[in-house]
Amino acid sequence: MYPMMVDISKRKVVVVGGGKIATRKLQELMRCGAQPTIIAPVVSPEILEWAKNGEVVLFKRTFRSGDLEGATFIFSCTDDQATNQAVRSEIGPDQFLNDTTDRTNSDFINLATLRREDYLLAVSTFGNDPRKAKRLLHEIAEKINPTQA
Ligand SMILES: C[C@@]1(CC(=O)O)c2cc3[nH]c(cc4nc(cc5[nH]c(cc(n2)[C@H]1CCC(=O)O)[C@@](C)(CC(=O)O)[C@@H]5CCC(=O)O)C(CC(=O)O)=C4CCC(=O)O)c(CCC(=O)O)c3CC(=O)O
Ligand SMILES: NC(=O)C1=CN([C@@H]2O[C@H](COP(=O)(O)OP(=O)(O)OC[C@H]3O[C@@H](n4cnc5c(N)ncnc54)[C@H](O)[C@@H]3O)[C@@H](O)[C@H]2O)C=CC1
Repeated sequence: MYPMMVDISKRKVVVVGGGKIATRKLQELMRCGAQPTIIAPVVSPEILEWAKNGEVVLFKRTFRSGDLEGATFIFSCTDDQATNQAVRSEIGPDQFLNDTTDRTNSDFINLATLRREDYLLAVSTFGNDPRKAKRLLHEIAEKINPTQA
């Protein structure tokens, strides 16, 4: 896996699913300048609010073939394995999938991150242990700045 910082602001980002994990991914995506499209029949109150404010585009229905057209980055965050597989099968050669339920199904995975004004800390366990990644991150932050961590 190759780590990088990516400008997602000019790319189409599609998030399939609208629950807890989708909401967490969306928070970070929006902070990084994305205007994501969300496809899910049931969504969190946060997503509803963002849709009302025009910060995201919401299709309140199940995933359909064709939904990934024009997207560069796709986050599959449903609790339904069949849907996550259907999303995988629609991914074209120029598209990148993060299947949040199965890293072996993913083209990229996220790192545990902590943002400061002038730097960003990030830790990966190569997908093996997300909780350990979060723990290591906070241990590092504590060493750098014990009052802020
Ligand atoms: C591969 C990866 C793909 C990706 O999501 O990109 C992935 C995958 C999976 N996570 C699972 C579980 C949990 N993940 C978290 C938390 C985080 N997970 C994150 C990243 C990643 N998670 C990527 C690899 C990162 C690395 O390399 O270390 C963080 C760091 C960043 C982020 O999510 O963006 C974020 C920190 C949040 C923060 O900072 O607050 C928690 C805790 C919590 O939710 O608080 C739990 C519950 C643990 C429990 O309950 O034991 C499961 C099992 C699902 C199941 O079977 O139920 C899978 C599936 C699998 O392992 O295949
Ligand atoms: N990557 C990560 O960090 C983590 C991943 N997970 C996994 O992520 C998955 C989602 O978890 P939560 O967000 O907590 O679930 P949730 O139950 O809160 O949300 C599930 C969402 O999927 C949507 N959905 C179901 N079928 C759909 C379809 N056909 N088309 C479009 N949307 C559909 C639902 O409407 C709902 O919005 C679970 O499989 C869980 O095991 C869990 C913890 C951490």
